[in-house]
Amino acid sequence: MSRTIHWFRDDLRVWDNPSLRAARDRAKDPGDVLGVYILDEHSTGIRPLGGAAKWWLHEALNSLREELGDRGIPLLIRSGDPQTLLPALVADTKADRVHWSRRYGGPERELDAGLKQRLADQGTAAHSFAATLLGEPWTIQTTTGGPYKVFTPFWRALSARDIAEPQDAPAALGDLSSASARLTELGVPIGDVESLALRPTAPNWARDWHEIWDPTETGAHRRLKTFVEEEADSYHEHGQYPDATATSRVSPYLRFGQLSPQQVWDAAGGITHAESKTRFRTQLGWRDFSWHLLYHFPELPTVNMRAEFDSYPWKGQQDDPETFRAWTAGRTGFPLADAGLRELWATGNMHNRVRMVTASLLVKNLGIDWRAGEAWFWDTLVDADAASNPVNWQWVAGCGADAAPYFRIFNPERQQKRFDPDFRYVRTWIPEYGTEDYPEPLVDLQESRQNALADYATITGKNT
Ligand SMILES: Cc1cc2nc3c(=O)[nH]c(=O)nc-3n(C[C@H](O)[C@H](O)[C@H](O)COP(=O)(O)OP(=O)(O)OC[C@H]3O[C@@H](n4cnc5c(N)ncnc54)[C@H](O)[C@@H]3O)c2cc1C
Repeated sequence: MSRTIHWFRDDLRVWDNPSLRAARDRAKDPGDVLGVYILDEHSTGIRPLGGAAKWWLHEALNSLREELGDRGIPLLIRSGDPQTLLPALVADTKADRVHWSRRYGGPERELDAGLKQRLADQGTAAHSFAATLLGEPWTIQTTTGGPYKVFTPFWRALSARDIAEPQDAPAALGDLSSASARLTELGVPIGDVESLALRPTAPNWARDWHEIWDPTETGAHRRLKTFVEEEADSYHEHGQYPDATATSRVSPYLRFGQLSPQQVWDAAGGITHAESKTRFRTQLGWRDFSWHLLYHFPELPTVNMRAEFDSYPWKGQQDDPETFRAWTAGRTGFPLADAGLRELWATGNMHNRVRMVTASLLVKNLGIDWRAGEAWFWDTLVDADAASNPVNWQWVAGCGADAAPYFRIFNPERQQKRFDPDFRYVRTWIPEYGTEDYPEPLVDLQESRQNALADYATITGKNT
């Protein structure tokens, strides 16, 4: 008898999941493959999910359970410490193998390595697979053998490779009831998603999100197909406009692994407009680059990548709580940024252009530490991702991986004129815009810009 447990983490899919496929390939009877998801909120260094991501996870797990069920594979749900829960589950189910898709954050890698050892000590083999990036971080190196710190050469190296073709979902392994019956015989409870208490309750700000999102694996495929067939050709032209539906909105599916980057890359092959295809695939490259950076600089979610920024005089959110609150509520008096922050609260999403503008406003004009904004995004974005979020915040703050030789400060008014010239996006999210109910700007843009440049000069000795 062989029985494999596939431990799902950030790979909540049945299609193009090499680890799950490998588990299925060695199975003969119903119950020979078991899926398990463990909600881990307490392991040292592993960041508990934010509220919006939890909402997504609830839906994604229910969808995964159905997809697996159709293939005769039960999904067990647990909450707690994987280091004790997984070995116990192996013993209870008499499994002889554990599979998982590799993770790349520092604490996650440490936990997985420890667990592999622990399982080996009890006589169970653990096998890990590549499933969440186009290229694993240690396989992409500069000519001198180190990590890349600049995107363009990183992307040149990665995109020159052959990208693996996506795999099909595993064939069904009998019916689910037979597999479930075997678990009952063993006295192993299945557990339910509801018990994880992932959905917001007080208040339930995600009440209407089903109208905006379909967080299922089928929904992921549908979104990608619609984008490629109906929207992507204008990506090169309209992708920067927050009011246009010209970007893919696949980021939360990638975040939770309901799509693999290989599937997205492969589908992008169907984009007929050459420049749109290249630009879209390049954006996908930024996701891999973020993980490459996190792998090589595991402290970057909290530590400035450029050490000279340690003495930049940012305020903490507690030093100026009213300003920070006004920013989170979309009441700064800068309409493009305010519209974005309100969209974020209402939908769990914000367009990339507006993410850059809101982040720049917070760290450069309002003078608040990037880590406060990063934490707010972490809690409110459905695609909040342990690498992309801090990497992008550091990029905007100026302390991260940015090839630009100057201190970039977005002007929110100019950005609005350029990317929302008819105020369509602004009016969608700020009904009171243009009335006296809309607040005056919190700061003078020119003065705050000069202050930021002066602060920058004190830490670097440069004037721009
Ligand atoms: C301050 C800030 C915080 C961000 N936080 C996150 C985050 O937590 N999670 C996240 O997935 N993205 C984050 N991004 C990147 C980007 O805004 C989103 O990936 C993008 O808006 C998602 O929309 P889309 O799927 O329509 O993108 P598309 O334009 O269709 O791009 C396709 C895919 O490429 C990837 N991608 C695109 N731009 C970036 C980028 N700059 N960095 C990394 N990957 C990228 C995403 O996976 C995206 O789904 C952040 C950007 C900024 C400026």
